[in-house]
Amino acid sequence: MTKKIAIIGSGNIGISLAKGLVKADFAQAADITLTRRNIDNLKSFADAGFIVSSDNKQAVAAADVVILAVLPQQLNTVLDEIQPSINATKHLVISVISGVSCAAVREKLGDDVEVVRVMPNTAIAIGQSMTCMASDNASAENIADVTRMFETVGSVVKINEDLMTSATALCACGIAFFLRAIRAASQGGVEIGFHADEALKMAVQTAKGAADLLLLHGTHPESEIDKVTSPKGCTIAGLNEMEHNGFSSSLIKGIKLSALKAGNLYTKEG
Ligand SMILES: NC(=O)C1=CN([C@@H]2O[C@H](COP(=O)(O)OP(=O)(O)OC[C@H]3O[C@@H](n4cnc5c(N)ncnc54)[C@H](O)[C@@H]3O)[C@@H](O)[C@H]2O)C=CC1
Ligand SMILES: O=C(O)[C@@H]1CCC=N1
Repeated sequence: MTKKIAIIGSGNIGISLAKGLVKADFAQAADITLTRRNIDNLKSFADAGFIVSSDNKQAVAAADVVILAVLPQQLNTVLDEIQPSINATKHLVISVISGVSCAAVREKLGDDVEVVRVMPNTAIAIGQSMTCMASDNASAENIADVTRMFETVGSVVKINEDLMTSATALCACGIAFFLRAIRAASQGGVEIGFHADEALKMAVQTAKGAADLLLLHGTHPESEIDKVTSPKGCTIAGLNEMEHNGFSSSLIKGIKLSALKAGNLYTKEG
């Protein structure tokens, strides 16, 4: 039997996940209930065959897998609301919420509820997520199921739960960091003679090529950089100028600050 999925809080990441699961043929739209407070914003998804609802309790009651995808500051209200509808023997709870431990979710939903914490990124909508995953009480079978679910929409790495906020910074926030780098490159391209649209296309494909070189060759970035930097050449001149202006340093500092912030997004008190 196909498992029924309820995505509680269908905003950016909830929607991206729903789209990715259907695109990857992991689930049919009709097996996924999307909830949010104002369902007018989900009309196109209702038209595409998803069940849309503003009733979290009903969505949970009808589901086998409950995916929590509200903001950390919205979580306590949602957990209090759905707790009476949660059945530990039936439901598997998956939380994508930053900075909230499996234990904190169980504190509200019940000690015997299996909780898996996952941290995908928005590339999940196109099957290209880097998803990190941790649990302190899920069965091997449920861990395998969740791994399979997220492997249909990208790569999955299992990590210790105490590294989850670091994974949030590197992978979930990381999408924005790399996108900003691409935008900056395209702006440089405009300054040196290209129209904005062609500069963006060139920057995007160049970034994709760089990522694919590492993925396909399995090499270290510096070894690929060595192949580009001709002695006394223009690449090393540009690269060193960027480093003098703090390129690597600013990325590292940004990732560290995001990780710190990711750990402080939630309080039990709400
Ligand atoms: N956006 C991203 O790239 C990623 C976000 N996350 C985590 O996912 C969670 C959601 O983030 P976003 O999607 O960016 O936020 P968002 O604000 O786009 O989505 C949250 C959704 O929850 C809905 N909502 C709020 N209260 C609700 C309630 N009581 N019942 C039902 N729906 C309710 C809101 O209407 C909204 O659509 C956060 O906890 C975030 O830390 C995790 C990985 C990546
Ligand atoms: O910015 C945020 O808080 C969320 C968590 C990871 C990505 N977006």
